[in-house]
Amino acid sequence: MAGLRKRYGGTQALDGMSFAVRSGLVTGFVGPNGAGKSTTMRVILGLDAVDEGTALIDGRPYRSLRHPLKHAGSLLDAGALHPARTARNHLLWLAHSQGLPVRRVDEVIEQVGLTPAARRKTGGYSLGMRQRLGIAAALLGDPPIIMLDEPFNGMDPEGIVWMRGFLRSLGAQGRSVLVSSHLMSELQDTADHLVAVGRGKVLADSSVADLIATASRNRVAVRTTATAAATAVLSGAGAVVAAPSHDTVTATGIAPNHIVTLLNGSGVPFSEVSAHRATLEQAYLELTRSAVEFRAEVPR
Ligand SMILES: Nc1ncnc2c1ncn2[C@@H]1O[C@H](COP(=O)(O)OP(=O)(O)OP(=O)(O)O)[C@@H](O)[C@H]1O
Repeated sequence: MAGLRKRYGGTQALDGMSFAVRSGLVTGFVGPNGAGKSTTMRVILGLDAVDEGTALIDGRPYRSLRHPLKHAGSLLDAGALHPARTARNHLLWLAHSQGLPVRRVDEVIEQVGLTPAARRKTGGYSLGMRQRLGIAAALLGDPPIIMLDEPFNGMDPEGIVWMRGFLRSLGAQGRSVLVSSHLMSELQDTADHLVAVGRGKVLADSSVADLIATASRNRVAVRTTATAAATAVLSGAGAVVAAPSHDTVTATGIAPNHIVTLLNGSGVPFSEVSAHRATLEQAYLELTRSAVEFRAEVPR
């Protein structure tokens, strides 16, 4: 999509949003509330009209596709279900409307682990089950492009682990997978690529490996019970020091062997000195730190 602009009354929801989703990768789509993630997905699916710009799927607007579910599957709102209809009937109806074979219905139900509940009415479903059903619907047409808006919402820890593996498998099958989320921890070890947005535009579009490597660069982690003393010694020697947890300090600007010498020389106990690997959350915060606008309160 390129140069998307969309205004709702006084709110500029999209302000030149441009990025491409690559095939064979899981792309995390992140940013604060109101940044424009859902609007972007709705625009791609032709559910919202833009004031300016173009959003194309396989080179064509979504609305002009004859069998759209064969090109792109999406989960935007897991609540949008008929409560008296069973999951299987919901999918049968959808498959029928798109000219898809009935066998796909049972295949996708199996894929998302809903087989035991498939003949129950969705009105009794938990949010996590609705998310699974929404994903089953997105997969019906076996599309190369999958877009999921906050699929981790309402998932229990087991569901989150399942979802991570499932998203990775969709990417490994060569599909383009775009997943919005608020929590970096959900995307850690799942997303290959990250598009970070704020106030309707892209702030960063980068591979997760690069982001983590940049955020980890030259940072050494010291495991110690004496974080305050270690902080004092290492900052005194000119390092930039942070204490990300109760038993760890990280230092930038001093080599690991020099850190060992300094701590030993000052009698500060420590159990480990190692190269620090930043979390995706740290990488994300670093990435967006320079974007001043991003940190400002976003009006809703
Ligand atoms: N239908 C609408 N009518 C009026 N304003 C809207 C509408 N949809 C979105 N907006 C506004 O557009 C901006 C972008 O909203 P959007 O839902 O796309 O953000 P988001 O990044 O998905 O947020 P969240 O993380 O909270 O889901 C917000 O300021 C929102 O209030």
